[in-house]
Amino acid sequence: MIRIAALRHQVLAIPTLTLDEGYTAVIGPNGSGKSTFLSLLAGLALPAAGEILIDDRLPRGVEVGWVAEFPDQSLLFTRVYDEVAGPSRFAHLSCAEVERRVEAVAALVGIESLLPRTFRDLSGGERALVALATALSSRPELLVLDEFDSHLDAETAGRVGEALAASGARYCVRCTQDMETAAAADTVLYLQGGRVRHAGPPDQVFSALKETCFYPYSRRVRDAGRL
Ligand SMILES: Nc1ncnc2c1ncn2[C@@H]1O[C@H](COP(=O)(O)OP(=O)(O)OP(=O)(O)O)[C@@H](O)[C@H]1O
Repeated sequence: MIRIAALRHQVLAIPTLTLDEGYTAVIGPNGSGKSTFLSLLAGLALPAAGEILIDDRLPRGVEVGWVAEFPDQSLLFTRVYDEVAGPSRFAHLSCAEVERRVEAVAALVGIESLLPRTFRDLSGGERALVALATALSSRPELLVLDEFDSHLDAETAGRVGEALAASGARYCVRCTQDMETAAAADTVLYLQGGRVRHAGPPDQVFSALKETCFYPYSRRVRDAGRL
């Protein structure tokens, strides 16, 4: 379980919050604190006050996989294979194990054909998939995805959903502007002005957002069919 207590950082103020294992979608208006929240969870930033514990450990004591909104900005290598192999090589795994991990995550995410390519020649969606494979290669307990899906077509997004489910990560916390993706989560967190306004199962949270642009289109269609 992820436990958050008396958390304050920049715009964020979360007195208390717990998140169960599984997929949590973080949604909310621009500037509501979603990326700030994710960077604290991933241990990229330390909170000004308060605490985040992931199974009783600080974020920096947990194996975290992080995918940023713009993967180019955290790119380390030119060749896709080297980028995906990076975390395993930094962990001083054997060459054979590095190769096994690269092949396994490439197959999981469906990027085998991209491995010999140069990262800067890839499309936006392909870059996002490479970044996801790189994050998964360290076999993270917690996977944190910050709007990485904005370039993905519906079919690829569906494949990513399957890869995430099969990844073995106990927690996946994902910020998205795609409410259909959010509706597939176990838990939805709606932030506004740095505060958690709603948290719970998708049905509960979205029923509170019916009059907003955050209400999923599929639910609007479903509701209209019931009239
Ligand atoms: N280093 C910083 N110092 C002070 N304020 C910051 C800092 N970084 C971000 N902010 C502010 O905190 C607020 C929340 O930013 P954040 O990026 O977390 O929002 P977001 O919900 O992810 O937004 P978006 O949907 O636009 O990506 C914004 O008003 C932003 O300007």
